[in-house]
Amino acid sequence: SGPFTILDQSVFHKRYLRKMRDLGEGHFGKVTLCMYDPNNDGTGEHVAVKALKHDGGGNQHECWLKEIDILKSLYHANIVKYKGCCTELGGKVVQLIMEFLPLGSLKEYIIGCKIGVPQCLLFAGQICQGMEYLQSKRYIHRDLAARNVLVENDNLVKIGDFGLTKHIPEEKEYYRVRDDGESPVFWYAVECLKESKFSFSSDVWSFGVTLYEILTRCDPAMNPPKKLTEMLGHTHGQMVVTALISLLERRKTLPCPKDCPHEVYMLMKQCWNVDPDQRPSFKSLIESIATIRQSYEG
Ligand SMILES: COc1ccc(-c2cccc3nc(Nc4ccc(N5CCN(C)CC5)cc4)nn23)cc1
Repeated sequence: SGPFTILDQSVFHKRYLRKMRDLGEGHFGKVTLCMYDPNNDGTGEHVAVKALKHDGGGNQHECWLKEIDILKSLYHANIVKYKGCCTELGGKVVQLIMEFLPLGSLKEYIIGCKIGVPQCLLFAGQICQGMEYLQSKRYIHRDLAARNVLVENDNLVKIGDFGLTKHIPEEKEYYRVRDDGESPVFWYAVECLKESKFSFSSDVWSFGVTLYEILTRCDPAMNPPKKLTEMLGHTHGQMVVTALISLLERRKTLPCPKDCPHEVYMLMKQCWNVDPDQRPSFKSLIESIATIRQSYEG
């Protein structure tokens, strides 16, 4: 590159991308820890690289390119940073390059270390800030859960996966999807289960389940699928969704976690209101959580 070549920081060359280890798999994507090491001396930077798992044809490729465009357009302290792309075969294969968050998913982090209620509420508030920003751009996440939140450090979390994120056009209130493979039904609002109707309010429902995960410290014995399946009794297969709908409509929800302040459980219950319009906004959740946290810190 000559003296006048504008160095485009968002172009990553495959030859300098060194695979270190797998970080996890999403719906159609696989994320790997790589070192981007153009000097080839091990002094490069760690990056998280997401690629399409298997291009199963269909509209997967354009969905993948759409996911990349969405993350590229987001700039917020509580959303994982887009760094660039690595293209191969003339753009046929595109890999998404993101900042690497060393402490991994909130789910793993919380199981590992017993954090107190104030830190739980700090993380919950940050997730709401990221979601409020996402909604300001008219995106619905559709897969908000502790597994998709990443930890930068003891005081900072970011939303880290946008595999199911969709844009809601101005004139529309919700997004209707054909049911795709493994849907996270135990994080889904009742209208998502009944009519596949996703909206800003259904993301609030999923936040309520994520808040429950945080306050249970992601204890496997208390996790939403396990707890809700227990409440369903001995229902199996497709009947699960039908039974889950009637459970949620009878306002049978996840129980209050141990040492969870009553007012925090009340917030979860509001997020799980059967009527989407009765659920709080992320804006009001940010204020409520901050108030509770301040009362906790005295
Ligand atoms: C659904 O799976 C993922 C996996 C990684 C990511 C992702 C995206 C964008 C940035 C980013 N940084 C990290 N960091 C990270 C660090 C450690 C681990 N480990 C997972 C396996 N554990 C045994 C050790 C920690 C996972 C992810 N993950 N990550 C998103 C979704």
